Amino acid sequence: MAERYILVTGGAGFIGSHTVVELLEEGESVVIIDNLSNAAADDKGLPPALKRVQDLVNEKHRKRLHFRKGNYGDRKILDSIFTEFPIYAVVHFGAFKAVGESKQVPMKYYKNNVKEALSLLKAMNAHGVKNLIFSSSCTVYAEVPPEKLPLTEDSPLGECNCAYASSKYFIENILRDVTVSDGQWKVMSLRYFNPVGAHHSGMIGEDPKGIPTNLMPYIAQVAVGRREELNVFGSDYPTPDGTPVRDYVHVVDIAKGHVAALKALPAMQQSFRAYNLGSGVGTSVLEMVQAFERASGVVIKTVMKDRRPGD
Ligand SMILES: O=c1ccn([C@@H]2O[C@H](COP(=O)(O)OP(=O)(O)O[C@H]3O[C@H](CO)[C@@H](O)[C@H](O)[C@H]3O)[C@@H](O)[C@H]2O)c(=O)[nH]1
Repeated sequence: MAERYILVTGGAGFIGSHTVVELLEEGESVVIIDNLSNAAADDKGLPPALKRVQDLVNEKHRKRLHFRKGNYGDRKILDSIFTEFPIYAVVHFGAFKAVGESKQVPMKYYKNNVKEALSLLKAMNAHGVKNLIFSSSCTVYAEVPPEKLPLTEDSPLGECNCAYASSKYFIENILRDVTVSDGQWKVMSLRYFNPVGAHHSGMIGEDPKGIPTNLMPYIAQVAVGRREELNVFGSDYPTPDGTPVRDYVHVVDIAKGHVAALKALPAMQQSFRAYNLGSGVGTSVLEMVQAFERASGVVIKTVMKDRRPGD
């Protein structure tokens, strides 16, 4: 294969870092652009996740990994990356992801997710790079009655309940329009359900800044004694044990999904396709806690609370 690079926005993040490892191991060359908004940098300005990715992959792979610090919508940085590297495709993870917060400050999400994505698309177009894998979310789906579950790619979209979800929905629509206007574009939108877990090496995983809002990192922090107990938000749902059910999917499976999507791009019939990335299996909060206890041998103290608004 002639040398080609994959530009990964948000490549120092949870799903991004796992995907970069899979891409490197598949023989791809990677440029990461990341503003490190959710990761501390060391004294050389490198995010810890990236250093661990470097440690994880062998010398040969390491040479094919490059990092540029900045916002993924920053046209100057993008122009310099597109000029310096023969970019074949962009895998776009970069986004703000504090779901609760997106109800309070929607404009922040439209600016940081939608506006920056537009800037990225314009830069791609200007440099003739028209292959894109987009990080979407199961939250783009409208709520459906239980008999219409599981959600498929044809399930109704929209009526999002927070600005984060709306931003994903808006960007999907923009992408669809772009592919309609120019058939050279090949875009895959991957709608993730609940990504959890960590790389089997134990070197990269999920370690968000501040108090985690997601279930798995919260359980993990209780396990290591960083938090006292897990609040279980709601035990009166119409589920077998009353706690909410989600489709949890391993982050390395999600990462491999991106590699598969990239491989499938050239032969795509349509210019735009969306795919769900889930396991198809529902698991309740208490089942997750029990599974974690079985696997780790650590008891997770739980406290039953009221339903979390918006769940
Ligand atoms: O301390 C906690 C945290 C979560 N939960 C419950 O655990 C389940 C999963 O919650 P969470 O991990 O926050 O996931 P979701 O609310 O399903 O959010 C998903 O959907 C969001 C929008 O796509 C993504 O940004 C998230 O990363 C993704 O996990 C929900 O029922 C929560 O009520 C608790 O009981 N206690």
